[in-house]
Order: sequence, then C-alpha cells, then structure tokens
Amino acid sequence: MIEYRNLRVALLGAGSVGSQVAKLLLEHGDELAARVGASLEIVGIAVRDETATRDVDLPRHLYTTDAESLILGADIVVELMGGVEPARSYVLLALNSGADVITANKALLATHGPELFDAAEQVGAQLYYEAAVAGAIPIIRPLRDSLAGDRVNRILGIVNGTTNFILDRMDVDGDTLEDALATATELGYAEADPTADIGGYDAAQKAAILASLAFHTTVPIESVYREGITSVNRAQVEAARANGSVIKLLAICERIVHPVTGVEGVSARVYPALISRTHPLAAVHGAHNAVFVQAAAAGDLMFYGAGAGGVETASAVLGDLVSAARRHVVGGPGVAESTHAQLPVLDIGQVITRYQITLEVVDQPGVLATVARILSDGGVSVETVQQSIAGTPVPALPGQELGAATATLVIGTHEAEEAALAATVEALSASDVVSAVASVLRVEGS
Ligand SMILES: NC(=O)c1ccc[n+]([C@@H]2O[C@H](COP(=O)([O-])OP(=O)(O)OC[C@H]3O[C@@H](n4cnc5c(N)ncnc54)[C@H](O)[C@@H]3O)[C@@H](O)[C@H]2O)c1
Ligand SMILES: N[C@@H](CCO)C(=O)O
Ligand code: NA
Repeated sequence: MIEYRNLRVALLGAGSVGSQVAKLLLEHGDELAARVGASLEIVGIAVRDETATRDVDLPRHLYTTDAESLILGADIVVELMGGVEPARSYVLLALNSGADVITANKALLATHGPELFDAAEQVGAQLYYEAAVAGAIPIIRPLRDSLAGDRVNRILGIVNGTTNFILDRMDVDGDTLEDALATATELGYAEADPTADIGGYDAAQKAAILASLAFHTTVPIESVYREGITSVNRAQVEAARANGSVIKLLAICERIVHPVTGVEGVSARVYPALISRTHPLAAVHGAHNAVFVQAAAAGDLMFYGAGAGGVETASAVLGDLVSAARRHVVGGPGVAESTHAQLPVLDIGQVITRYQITLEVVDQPGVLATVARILSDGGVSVETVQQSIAGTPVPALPGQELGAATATLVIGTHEAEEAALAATVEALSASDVVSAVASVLRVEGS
C-alpha cells in the first residue's frame, strides 16, 4: 500500500454542490490520491447549522460552524457557499494564509475578481474557478490554458440554463414566458426569486469572467451591458421561427476593431438575440449550456453540456481540486491571472452588429420610401425587407384616413453601430408613417 502525503481540504458550504463534492471525494478518495500522488483529506465542512437535516448523508463530525479555524488549518479551501460576504472574506483569509482556493462563485468573481487574484499572486497561491461558468462544462481551463497561445476573437455563450429552458419552451412548445417560467420553477431550474436568471444578471457575471479571461483584460461587471428575457414575447418567437431563426439569451464577449480608427477594444454584453437555426447554438435545448468560441488559429470551437446541477458542477470543482493538489505535490507558486492586454472595454453604443426591426406601418404609397430614407439618413444599411399586409383597419394617424390597412415591415440590417441604430429607431418611432416599432432584436452568430 502506497503511503501518500496528506493534503488538508476545507469545504465551505454543504448545499447542492458542496454536499456532492464531499460525497464524491469521500467515495473516490483512493483513486484521486493515486492520480494526484497525495491524499485529499476533508478536514471539515463549514455550515451554518451542524444539526440541520441534509439530503446527502455525510459524516457528522466533519461539520463545523467555525469556518475561520477550518480555513487556517487547510492546504486547499473549497468555497461553495455562494454570495459575496462572507465568501469574499473567507477566500481572502485562505489565500493570505497561503492556501489554494477553489470556488464556483460567479457573483464573487465578477465583483471582486481582481482583488482575489492579486491576493493569490502576492503569496504564490492559486484561485481556481472552473465551476463558476457553465457548471460542469470545461471552459475556464480551455480559455486559460488550451487557448493561451491563440487569440480569441469572440465568445457566444448560452450560460444560463433557466433562461434557455424558458426560451426553448416558448419556441418548441408554444408556451408563454409566464408558463415556461412556472415550469422552470416546478422543475427546480429557476430559483424562488428568478430575477438573477431572467434579468440576465447571472449571465452578465459569467460574461465578465469569460471576457476577462479571453481578452487578458479586466472586465468589471459594471461594464457588461445587460438585458434579460422579460420582454421576449410569443410574437417575436414565432416570427423568428418563420424566418429560420431562434431567440437565445446570449452572453457575448467580443474583440472589436473600430472600422475607422482601427482602435481595438472589447465588449461584454448579454441580451436575447436572433441566431440562425443552422448555428450550433440553436441546437442547445432545455436547461443545457454551450459556449461557442471563435479563435484566430483554432477557428470555431463549441463546448456543450450541463451548466448546472449539484453533482455535475461538483465534477468541475473536483477537477480543480486535482489540479490544485498536483501543484502542491510538484511545488512552486500558482500561475497568476493574465491581464496584460488591458484593452478598453467598449460601451454598448460602440458595439457593431446586425439588427432585425419590425415596424407596423400604414399600408399606403410612399411608406417604404420614407422608412428607407430614415434608415439611410441614420447610417443604417438595409440588407432585407419583408412586408406582410394585415388588412385590418387601424385608427387614423395624423393626416391619414380612418380605416387604412396596416402592413408589417421586417427589416434586416447590415452591420451597424448600436448608437446609430438606436437613434434611427427613435427617428422611425417618431415618423408619421410608423404606427409602432413592434420589435428590435440583434442578430448574432454570422
Ligand atoms: N447549483 C448549481 O447548479 C451551481 C452551478 C454552478 C455554480 N454554482 C455556484 O456554486 C455555489 C454553491 O451553489 P449551491 O447551488 O450549492 O448553493 P446552495 O444554496 O445549495 O448551497 C450553499 C450552502 O452554503 C451555506 N452557507 C451560506 N453561507 C454560509 C456561511 N456563512 N457559513 C456556512 N455555510 C454557509 C448555505 O446554508 C447552503 O447550505 C454558488 O456560488 C453558486 O453560484 C452552483
Ligand atoms: N441559475 C443558473 C445556475 C448555474 O449558474 C442557471 O440557470 O444556469
Ligand atoms: Na465550467
């Protein structure tokens, strides 16, 4: 029997992920020890209440409410409590004591990442966070290591399972957003308070983490543009389907070179967008996640799988634990986070993409020409126009007769700057020939 050196592992939190990490570690300890060359001993699990009844049966003597003593006696600390405080203080305490830290906490990383990475670098420790983005799917390590020699240009991610489930139900089953959200809650995908998911906040935190990593640039959460899915309606979903597209909530991280100045910047943004049904991300159904990466040399890459779930996410945490443990065995300091590029983070107004604008107009001669002129005056170039005539009378607009038939114009644009597009939509909305701007959606994934 091989005698291994012992590495002391402290777990903070015994919830969905923490309890599964503990269970797997206890079940597969011998195998992991053989892979690492050291045994991973759980020295304790910090909980709020040692006597609470729990779904996963773990040895009771491991539970403690004294998180600080537990942290100070550990070689590796695994933070799975979630939230910013006390997680931040505990992670800093661990790093400052020289321990490596593993976390799944996107809220913490998106808001305090630089502070934590600096603390790790000061003492030569390392902070691992594979589980923080897209759960079990390996995406942090591929960006940090496998693609470190390449140049990432764009990431399109479906990184929130709840919203993908809802949009998929609206598309495939014809549900309303409210019905689909109720089903997501019933099935345990959405939290009791689903604001972080449907408001796009969870995806925005993940976008900040991915963009920082991909572009070697600090991307603060405040600079991530965010729209949730609450305004997506059945009419938009049906229209997308009819046009061979689908609406997905995308986390987009992009390197943008200004067409005139040539200045390079990065954009991180989250919004519901149209993508073609032929795009690989269109095939991501239910609560699954996927991250589509475009890199200069590697070309297009797709990472797909379970973005949430206790045991699935525990897989990513254990992968980090093995990496950290191997580093302890070999010795030497951790590898610092790379932020050498520090590219400017662009405002949403500077983003360049394509759009689909749906207008309700009065069906009379000259309307199309007026709409085309407003678009052209705004510097927005039209790629496609589709018109359908509803034939239903509408109330009179200024200068028009009662009972005129309405028409729906669906305009697909070429690439345009968001600021120019927004001003143009305002001009369209103010025009006498437009009775309503029914929908403006960005089109991604070309
Ligand atoms: N569940 C998932 O599918 C998933 C996926 C990816 C990432 N994550 C992340 O993993 C982390 C854990 O998520 P979870 O789903 O296991 O959450 P959870 O709510 O099930 O578990 C968190 C546990 O930590 C405990 N806790 C909170 N504050 C504490 C404190 N001060 N002291 C001791 N214990 C404390 C809670 O009582 C709870 O038992 C979060 O950061 C989350 O964002 C979760
Ligand atoms: N609430 C998240 C969990 C994983 O971060 C989701 O729906 O994807
Ligand atoms: Na992951």
